[in-house]
Amino acid sequence: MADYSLYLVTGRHLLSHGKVYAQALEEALQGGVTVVQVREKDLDTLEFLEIARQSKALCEKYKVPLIINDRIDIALAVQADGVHLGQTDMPVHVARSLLPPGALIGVSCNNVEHVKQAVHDGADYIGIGAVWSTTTKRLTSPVVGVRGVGTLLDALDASNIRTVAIGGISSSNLLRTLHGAISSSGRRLDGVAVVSDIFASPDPFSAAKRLRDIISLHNNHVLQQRSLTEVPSRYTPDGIKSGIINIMRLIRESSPLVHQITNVVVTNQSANATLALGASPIMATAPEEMYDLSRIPGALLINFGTVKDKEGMILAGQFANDAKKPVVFDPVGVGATQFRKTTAAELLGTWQASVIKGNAGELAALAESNEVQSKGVDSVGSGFADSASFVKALARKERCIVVLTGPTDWISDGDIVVRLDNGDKMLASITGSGCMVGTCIATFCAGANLTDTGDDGVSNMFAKGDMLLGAIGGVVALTLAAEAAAGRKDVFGSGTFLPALIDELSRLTSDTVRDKANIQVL
Ligand SMILES: Nc1ncnc2c1ncn2[C@@H]1O[C@H](COP(=O)(O)OP(=O)(O)OP(=O)(O)O)[C@@H](O)[C@H]1O
Ligand SMILES: Cc1ncsc1CCO
Repeated sequence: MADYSLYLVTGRHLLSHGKVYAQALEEALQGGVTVVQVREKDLDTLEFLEIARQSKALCEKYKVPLIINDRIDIALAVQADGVHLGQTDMPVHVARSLLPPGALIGVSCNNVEHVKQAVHDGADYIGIGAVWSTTTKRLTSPVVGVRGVGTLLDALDASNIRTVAIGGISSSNLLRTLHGAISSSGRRLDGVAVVSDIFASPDPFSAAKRLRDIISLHNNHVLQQRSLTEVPSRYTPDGIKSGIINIMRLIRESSPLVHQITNVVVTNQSANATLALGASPIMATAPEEMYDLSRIPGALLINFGTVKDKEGMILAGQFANDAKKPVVFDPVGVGATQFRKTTAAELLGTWQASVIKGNAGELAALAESNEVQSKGVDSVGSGFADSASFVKALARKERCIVVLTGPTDWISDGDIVVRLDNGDKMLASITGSGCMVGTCIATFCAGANLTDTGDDGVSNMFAKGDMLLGAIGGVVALTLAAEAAAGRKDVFGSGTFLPALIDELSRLTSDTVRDKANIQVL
């Protein structure tokens, strides 16, 4: 069985200045490439044949299968191990009839129909793409995106066809690709096909080795997760309370930076809520400043209530992932307009969120469910029939912690579900209470990020620390502060409730968390 984990696509036109084809290929093989496909679109047959011969000799030396793109005659001439076919190339059954038994046949797939057809035709593997936008090949089909690859993997059913993702994959997005490209049943990619990141590099050995190391890191993480069968003891209600109290202390001691790209309605109250918890807010939106901000410890909140700063949101999330800083995503009103839906898909396709928070209408829209409707930024009706199952499924799909807000709040990491029953109906009478929950979650995730524990959390490859605890802490803090504010004699309505809420966030004590937090672990 071929090892598809690091599949190199070559092409002479890609070579870095001064590099010779055979030398570049050998360096890539030494760096750990496991399959080689030769793709030459503009070469005469004689030149192609020569390149294929050189590739065959090297692949044999390193015991790696050689695949030829499109040209069955060349594959036969050099006794390659197989061919790779595009949608407009030779059909699989014709290629199969021409090639020797056991030849590997791969097909490029861009949509569910392509995938089903390739399975039906008996292809050995499929190349799903383009997963990222790429300059190597002029794209004639839409970019699939990391989450889109997961949807195509769903279409494979029980077939044992192998899969690689292709298109714009490099060491900077590989981890995100491997982590995010997963079907709803947990099926993952067998490998990734890489083109310019290796073959256009002046140092193909190091480029391939860097990719191999990321693949190993990801595989180890998957293995570790599989071996975890029991819910860690810190996820009992008392364990969670102790964890929250510890994070509260860390926030007050270290005052981490909470970078927020948020909407114009709530900017001021969110910055004040951050200060009240003891952290340091910065509301910054310009793409030019995202790198610098990502270097400072803390967390990032991306709330697209008044979607305007998309470029900044994209860069901020990518830099935060690189720095292993938590990314909290609040897709405000995502069900309200098509623009919000496509923007959410683009953002989630680019970076990995640590926590996604929304009300029932927002999360239904994100999950493409019709069970709950929304009107603008508000959820309509009484929510999901089974909120616990909903959050758990969405957390698995999005590979992160999901927080569903409402009179009861539901939080899941895809394994356990936590139900929180604190808060006050006054919260529904002010604007942006959901946005403040997002801010509190980001602040607690910044605190959790300081602890660097929680190695078994689903998002820890992209954010250090226990993001489940961070998400729970943020909701508990805001809802307990709301209870205290609503009970005050100087609060007469929503106008006086908001400043009282900020006061009570700053006055929150460990005793209140211990005595009043209403936490159930399901
Ligand atoms: N009736 C209620 N009783 C108790 N708590 C509530 C109630 N309604 C909302 N909350 C709390 O208010 C917080 C915000 O949740 P909500 O679902 O109202 O957000 P939202 O709809 O996104 O708000 P907004 O759009 O104003 O930002 C949650 O933590 C939730 O616990
Ligand atoms: C009212 C409103 N509109 C866009 S964002 C926002 C804040 C509450 O979500």
